[in-house]
Amino acid sequence: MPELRSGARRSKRLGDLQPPSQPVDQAENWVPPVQNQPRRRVGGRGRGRAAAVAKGPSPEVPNRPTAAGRGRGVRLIDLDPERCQVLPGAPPLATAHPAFNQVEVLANKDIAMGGRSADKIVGVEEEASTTPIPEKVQVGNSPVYRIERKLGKGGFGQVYVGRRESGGSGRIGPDAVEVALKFEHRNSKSCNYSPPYEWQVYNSLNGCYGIPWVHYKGCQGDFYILVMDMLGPSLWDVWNTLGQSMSPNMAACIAVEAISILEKLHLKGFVHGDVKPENFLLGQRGSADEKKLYLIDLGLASRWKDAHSGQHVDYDQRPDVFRGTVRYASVHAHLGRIGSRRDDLESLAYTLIFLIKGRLPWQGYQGDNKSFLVCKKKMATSPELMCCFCPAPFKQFLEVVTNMKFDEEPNYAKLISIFESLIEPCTALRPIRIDGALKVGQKRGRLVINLEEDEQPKKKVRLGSPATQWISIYNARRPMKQRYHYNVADSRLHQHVDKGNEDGLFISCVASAANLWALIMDAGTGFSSQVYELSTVFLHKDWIMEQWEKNYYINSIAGANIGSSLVVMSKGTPYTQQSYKVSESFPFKWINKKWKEGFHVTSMTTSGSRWGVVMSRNAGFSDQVVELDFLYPSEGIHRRWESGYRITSMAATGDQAAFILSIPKRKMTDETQETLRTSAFPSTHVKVGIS
Ligand SMILES: Nc1ncnc2c1ncn2[C@@H]1O[C@H](COP(=O)(O)OP(=O)(O)OP(=O)(O)O)[C@@H](O)[C@H]1O
Repeated sequence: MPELRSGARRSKRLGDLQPPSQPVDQAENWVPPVQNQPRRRVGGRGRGRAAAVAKGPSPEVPNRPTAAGRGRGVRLIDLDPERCQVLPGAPPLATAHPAFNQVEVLANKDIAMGGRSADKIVGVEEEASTTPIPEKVQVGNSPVYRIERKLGKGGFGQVYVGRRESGGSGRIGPDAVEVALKFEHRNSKSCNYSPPYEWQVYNSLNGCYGIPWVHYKGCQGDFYILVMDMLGPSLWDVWNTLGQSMSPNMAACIAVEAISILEKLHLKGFVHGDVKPENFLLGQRGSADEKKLYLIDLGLASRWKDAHSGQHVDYDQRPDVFRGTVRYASVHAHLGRIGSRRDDLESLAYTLIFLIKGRLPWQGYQGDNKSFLVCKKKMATSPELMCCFCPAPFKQFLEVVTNMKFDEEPNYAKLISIFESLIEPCTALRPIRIDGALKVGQKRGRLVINLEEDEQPKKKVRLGSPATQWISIYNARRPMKQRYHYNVADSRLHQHVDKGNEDGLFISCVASAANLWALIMDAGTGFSSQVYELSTVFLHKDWIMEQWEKNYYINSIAGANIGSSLVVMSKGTPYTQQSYKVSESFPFKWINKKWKEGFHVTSMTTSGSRWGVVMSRNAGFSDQVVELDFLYPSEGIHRRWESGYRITSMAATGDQAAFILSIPKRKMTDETQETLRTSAFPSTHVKVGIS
């Protein structure tokens, strides 16, 4: 079904884009000198400019055109304002083809028998680990503590036992005989000569259920020091002690108690951001709390709710930002989306499955693109496969939390009740205390099953299976003469273009699937002349440079899987400068850099796994964002639509689909846009849309 959105709001990042005086970048492709070309428009009936939306090819398209259709799938559509009630505008083309197939496992070191903990993306804290820890500590109004054995070390901090020099009573609290002291070097990335970020979070969360108490904090010598309740082993330690596995019964107790801890943390407006076995600690061995669960390490916590307005933070995606631990991170975290409550729950699901099975399907990847490969595998692994040998509630939990919306409020009681059947009714026999979970929906010491019978089944977003599709983007525009050709073989391309040109049409959009071409030609492009090249080289540099010299600018590109490409360049575009990049992965960093120089993405394509992105100055956009995903990013697109963005380019490899959404500089007259996903070129929809 098409998805419709309208309405526009102003962009927040307006004004971010400052073109510098010297934009030519040698590292990329040549950028022609700035030229202030007059904007010429071709007259005629259609004066709307066709939105240029590129396509993404697919390495294998199961819906191959039939022999009869191949090369003959030509449809001519002349849009006559007198006859047409519907205003279809340019139907640009796109295919997205996330085919999740085998992932080559490059190495299998991650799960060495000793049980190595998961890698966390943090800086290397050289100085912090070489500077000697003081022998005695006294910060704030704290008693004096003598430093004893090391309890643990993370990416930022080192944690030691501190024993009171004199006095003290009990095992926890401000007077405890022994405390845990977390040292962070003042040069550490999390400090940068000011108190660690984690301190701010503790200020808001101290006393929160399931979070260890911080009693004192202060600076001594080169270290920022937190004095907190000493806890016992982590779930990682317990898992190792139990022979690198854990009973589903114990994991279920952990599940319900962890959900209740996250609920309390979320209620305070925070998400943890790094849920994993290493960050869940039990109380001290031999103490009354030895079966009680705690969540530590608030260094990556962030607010999901604005402290002042109380509103949910805005959705955003920065594909170059990753925070967390690769093994347990949510797919949204991998993709650089702003953290929200669903992410903690997704990481908890991976934590639980890891504890039971002792392994997650994405362990073992190494190298620079480890995070990409892990994310791809997370998307491609079905809940059935991931939870085989786990009791059904774990799969159910995984399914619920991986299908949550960005700002959805988790139904914690319901999530807890999923595990009810696995919880030992006798309190004394439970391996983990579940006091918090019982309070969430208590009924005589049992977890209440709170399933609403009439609730609609939720649409599953993450299917874990391949999807091959055309994604077409339609803009509602004034009527204009337009025609499309699809399944066009190389040899037939010229005749269609020549015929179109004869009739006063120019190419506004090109795409490719199964090494055949699709093109939209229309009368409303505003171009004054056009050249194109079908080359066996992907984005043929010499030809493009030659045309740039003649003041043609790229307005549309398409790449075929076999490496050939179709580049269309025109005069009469609004562009004053252009640059393009070919890369093996989606070049977000480059795009981000060019945004700051005043360029915007104006066309995009792929060829196999290679991306080709064209950015232009004076593209008529005030702001631009990227939505990058392994599947069609429905939620992200809807959110951007609601904020006034419209899709202006798209492309996809066999793995990923990228959408560029922009806010036009000129006020939009509530331009409606819809996307359509079909398994083959949507010729029927196009016809229905215009008749
Ligand atoms: N209160 C505590 N009681 C006992 N041990 C603790 C306590 N806090 C932390 N630890 C131990 O110290 C280790 C490091 O602590 P923490 O995770 O807070 O540091 P970090 O540098 O922020 O770690 P990360 O790299 O995960 O961010 C923990 O894994 C745990 O083993």
